[in-house]
Amino acid sequence: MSKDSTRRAAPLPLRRSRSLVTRLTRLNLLVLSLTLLICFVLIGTSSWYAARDRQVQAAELSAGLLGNSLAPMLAFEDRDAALNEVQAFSRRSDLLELQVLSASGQLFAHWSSDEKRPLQLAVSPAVVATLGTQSQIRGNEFDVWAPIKLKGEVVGTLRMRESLQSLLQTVWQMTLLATVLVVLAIALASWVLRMVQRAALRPLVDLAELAEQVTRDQDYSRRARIERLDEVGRLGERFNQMLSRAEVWQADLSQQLRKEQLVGQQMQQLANEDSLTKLPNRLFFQAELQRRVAHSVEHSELMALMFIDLDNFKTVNDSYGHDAGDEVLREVSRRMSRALRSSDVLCRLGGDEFALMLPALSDQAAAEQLAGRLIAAVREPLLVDGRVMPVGATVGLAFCPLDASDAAQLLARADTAMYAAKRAGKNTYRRACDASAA
Ligand SMILES: Nc1nc2c(ncn2[C@@H]2O[C@H](COP(=O)(O)OP(=O)(O)OP(=O)(O)O)[C@@H](O)[C@H]2O)c(=O)[nH]1
Repeated sequence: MSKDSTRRAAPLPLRRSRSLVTRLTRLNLLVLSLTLLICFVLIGTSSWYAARDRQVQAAELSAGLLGNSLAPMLAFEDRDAALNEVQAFSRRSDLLELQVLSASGQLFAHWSSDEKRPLQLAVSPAVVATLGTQSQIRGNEFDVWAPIKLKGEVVGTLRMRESLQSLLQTVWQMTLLATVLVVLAIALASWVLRMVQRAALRPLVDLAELAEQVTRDQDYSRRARIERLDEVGRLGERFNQMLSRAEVWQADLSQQLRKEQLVGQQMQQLANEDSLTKLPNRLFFQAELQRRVAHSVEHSELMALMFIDLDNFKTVNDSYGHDAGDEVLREVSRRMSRALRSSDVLCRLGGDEFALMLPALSDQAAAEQLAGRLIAAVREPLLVDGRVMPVGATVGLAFCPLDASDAAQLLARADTAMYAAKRAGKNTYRRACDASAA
């Protein structure tokens, strides 16, 4: 495929998608939500582990203190006092079980929130005596093993089992609260992002709307408002330059069109005009006669057609020259035109022949009177170069729809009547009905 054809390939029809503001807001929100979610998970998890470790450390500390209290009781084998001490300690809310073992590993005192649960010895007292305080987390519980020492000598072992349930519950509550806060924050961020992006993208959105308006109205006089010379501002500037050029092209095109229309009108006028007398010519007459006859017949409106032929015109030409003949034709045209109504149409058919259409006549007499006036006007002394031209006019008169109801027939009737008038001695008129009767 050539480079040119690639450039001219028709663009694929585009689906109208969401606005840029909406898309950017959604993308930003997605990124923000993902970031918050990751932070949320990381902070939540680390908080959970930190809180759990703190509870274990606190339990280890408590176990040490309790061991110190229990040490003399173990040394003097005072079980009752040890049991009292253990029970007093068992008020700790998360405590599940307490075991006090003697140095030989025998159970010395015991307390459990669940008596049915069997005793477990995950770490042996010997190991505790050697390694010191030990702790072990198992699911939602943890064990603390602490040596009980008196004057530096191990006299027993304390095992403490605690629940992490309330800590877990607190963490869940915090998580729930944080979730609500995060959702609220995202909702607020969504609104703020929309506002900010709408403000930031407004010049671009305005530019897109302007492009649509220009395309729709073909109005290239509009211009984009440039507020800043950033990328969008520069785009607007280039767009304005394109609009300016398009405006000039449009003005040139309109001017060219007007010129061509004028030339067309002039050509049409020339095609329908007699260049000598400036009267409508035969071409125009033929079309106009058809139209007027049809109108007359359709509306039963009386119209007349006069066929006018100048008398002795050949003599004018022969005696005074062709130019004198032309001047006679012009002057005769002017005289006859002056006698007409604005709706009457006088045409020069060629040579010394004229045709006159008289629409919307009140009666036949009006046309006959006009014929008389036209003959008289032509007979008025007509001077060319100081010499009187011996010219006159003979008229044949036919009426539509009385004498004929189609254009060709009406013209033939008027022509026949004109020849009848010529035979009758010229400088007169004859009606078609009289001519046919003669
Ligand atoms: N000056 C001039 N003469 C023209 C023009 N067109 C035709 N003619 C001449 O007009 C004359 C018309 O001749 P006719 O109508 O036959 O002669 P006429 O003397 O008028 O005859 P009647 O009608 O019987 O009186 C001819 O000599 C043509 O050569 C034109 O444009 N200018």
